Formats: sequence, C-alpha cells, structure tokens
Amino acid sequence: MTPDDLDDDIFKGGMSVFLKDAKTADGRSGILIDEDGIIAAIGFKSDRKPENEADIVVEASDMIAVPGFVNTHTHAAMSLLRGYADDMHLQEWLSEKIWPLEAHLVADDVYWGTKLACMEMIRSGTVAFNDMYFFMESAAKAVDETGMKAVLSHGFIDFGDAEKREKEIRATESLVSHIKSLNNPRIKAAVGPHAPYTVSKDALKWCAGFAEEEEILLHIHLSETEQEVKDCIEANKMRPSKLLDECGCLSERTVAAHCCWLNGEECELLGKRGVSVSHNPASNMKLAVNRAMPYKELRNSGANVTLGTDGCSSNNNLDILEEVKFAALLQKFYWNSDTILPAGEALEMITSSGAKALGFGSGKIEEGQYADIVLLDRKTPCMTPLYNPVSNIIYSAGANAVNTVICNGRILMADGYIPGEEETLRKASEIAGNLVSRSEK
Ligand SMILES: C[C@H]1O[C@@H](n2cnc3c(O)ncnc32)[C@H](O)[C@@H]1O
Ligand SMILES: [Zn+2]
Repeated sequence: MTPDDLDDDIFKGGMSVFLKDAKTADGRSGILIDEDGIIAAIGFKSDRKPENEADIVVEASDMIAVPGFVNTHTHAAMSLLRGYADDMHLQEWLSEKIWPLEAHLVADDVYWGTKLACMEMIRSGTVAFNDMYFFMESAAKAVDETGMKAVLSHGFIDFGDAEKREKEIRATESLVSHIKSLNNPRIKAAVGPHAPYTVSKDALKWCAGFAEEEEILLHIHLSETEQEVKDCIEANKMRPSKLLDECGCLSERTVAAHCCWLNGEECELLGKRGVSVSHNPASNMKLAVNRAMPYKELRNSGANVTLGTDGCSSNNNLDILEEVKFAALLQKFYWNSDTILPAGEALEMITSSGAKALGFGSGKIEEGQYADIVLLDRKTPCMTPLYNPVSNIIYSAGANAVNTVICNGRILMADGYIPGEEETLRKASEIAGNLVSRSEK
C-alpha cells in the first residue's frame, strides 16, 4: 500500500478489518476485527477465508502484530515547547522558562500541540496516553479527532494560595464534567495534582476525595529530585510518599510519575496501595535528576511499573520505543545489573502494565478485547534478523519499523500514512512561533 492507494474511508472506523497473515508473538497468523473494534478471531487455517467477510483487508504477511503501546505520563501539548529550553536544572527550567511561557498559553495552542503529539505518538506505535496539562477540553477534542485513547487531567497547582486553590478546583470539576459529558469510551478524565511541592495538603486531600467520588484516576509527579524530598521532610517531617498517603492520594487509581528518589519503605507503601508508577528515563537523564527509579524494589513490592515519556521539553520526543530502550539500559547501568528489567518485562511496561494503569483493557492481543494493535514491519534493517521479536522490539526497533497502528479497531496509521498529519505539522509550527512571540512582548 502507498498513501496514493489508500482510500480515506479506511480511517473512519466502524468497519471490520482483517489483518491477513499478520503474525502474533505466539505464532498465530491473521487477526479479524469486527465493526465494533473488537478482536473476533486470531489465527486462521487456509480453509477459512476471512478476507471475504471483512470490509477492509490489510495485507500483512511481512508484519508482526504487537499490542498498541501505552505512554503513562506526558504533557502532550508541550510538543510546542520542543527545544525551547534545554540543558537546565529542573527547578530553573520550570520556574524561569517553562511556567513563564505556559502563562501565555491559549486553548488553540493546546489543541494543535496535542494533535502534533498524537501524530508523533502514533508514529511510534502508541495508542493510549496519560496527559496532565492545561486547557484540556481542547486536548480532548484533539484526541477524539485522532482516534487515540487518553486519560486527561488539569495540572492542579495552588502553591498554598487559597484563591488559586478555588480556581483549580473549579477547573478540575469543569474538565471532569466536560469529559464525562462526551461519553466517549476512548477519553477519560483524571485529577492532576501537579506534585507535593506545588500543591497544598488541603488541595491534595480535595483531589484524593474528588478522584474517589468520581471513580477516576489521580495523576501526580512524585519524588523526581532529591531536593523536593529534602524540602518535603523539612516542611512536613515526612517523605513525599507518606505525605501523599496521609492525604489519601495513594490507591489503585493513582499514577505517580518519576518516583526516582524513593526509599525502600516508600516502595513498600506504593506496592501496598497498588499504585501505578510511571518511569520516565529520558526526562530523568536529561534533567540530571541523579537517580534512576528503583525498578526492582517497586516491582517486588507489587507496584504496577509502567513507562512514560514526560513532555517534549524534557525528553524531547514522544517515541515510546526509544523510551523503552532507555528504560532497560538505564536500569542496568544505574543499578549495575545486567539482568534487571529484561526485554519481556520492558515490553509489559508499555503494553499490559500501561493498559492496566489507565484502565484500557488487558493490553494484549486477545479475542474479545478492543483491537489496539501495532504492525511492525519485519522487512526493515532494524528488525533483521528476527531471532527474537521481543528482543528486537525493545533493543533494536525504531519508529521506522511501525507500519500500521490500530486503536479500538480503527486504523490510525496505514503503511506510514496518517490522515491530517501535514496540516497538523503546518499549524503546530505556526502556533508555536506565535506562542513564543506573545511571551516575549
Ligand atoms: C502540568 C505541569 O507540569 C509541568 N512539567 C512538565 N514536565 C515536568 C517535570 O518533569 N517535572 C515537573 N513538572 C513538569 C508542565 O510544564 C506543566 O506546568
Ligand atoms: Zn511530567
């Protein structure tokens, strides 16, 4: 297939799809997806010809089918800030460059920034992401149009100021009610207290209570730097995880990003509460946070360990395949262990564990599940030879091996073509330029 051969109708969804001869990890061949986006059958003998039953047939004999990838921590519209502020220490980066620029954001920036991010994520096989930012109604519109799945939260920051707190509460309530009114199973709302160092205890308690009432996720940054841990101990006489626990913020509905500077007791606590942790190795290395997330302790404690890219200003891309390789390598390097985080576990982080964290099905290619499927082209240099597909996915595959991406049975990218991408690239560059000019006036 080439873009010229593609009929735009195939991107609309609501049609049955047959991935002819696509190979699953367990060696089955061919996947049939029904018009509701559910995997109807996997593996076909030559006597059954589903190509006669399906609305769309994708010739996939050179393709390996893997579950769609999940990015559990990002700030999608920060794609507009890619390359805007590099090589800085985290606190200066945030307070001197990022927050002053973000003060000039408008809804349209977030719409186009999120669309740009979606294009980039789709290109590397991501079907679902967990996003914390501002003007999230616009992010929801972008996600809806691209066909991806997302959990969206307003970044709640009150700095202990009662007036700001009230404003953030209203913004959070309004986003949750908007997203619930969309009634779109692909888009969920969450509560997004930014971090224990930017959100007061009262606000953290409100966030925990609201997330529980609404039965939605709570998405937060936790212990990214040593300094924030020291500051928390000085101000509250306890470490950040304990503080969050006292405020009711740790539960099976929590996704905690970074978690670099946790001690053993905190790992136990997160495991006991069933928290999902999002490891963000590229951002951690770039911002030189000086410690890698304690993977082994967290996994052994029972925490659900997943992977995120963080935003495009600290990464500076949203390529989950690059991120997963960084994760496997950073863990081995930092903890001086060649067996920590093997390829199979790394793959789980971006599939089943990620899907569990966000409540988007099993993250596996299984009959009865929504079809979230990535077709990787085995006829690319980085996939050749193919002794061990899992090894290639984690250690050698790049986004250039991602050929086709399907989310809830809808084709988002076919043979490297994503509808609307050209317009998005044009609008996003224009919008990014305007944002920076506005902020400099
Ligand atoms: C939602 C807010 O979070 C900010 N942000 C982006 N990346 C990071 C990070 O690594 N640590 C803390 N805060 C971060 C983003 O700029 C928004 O202001
Ligand atoms: Zn972040």
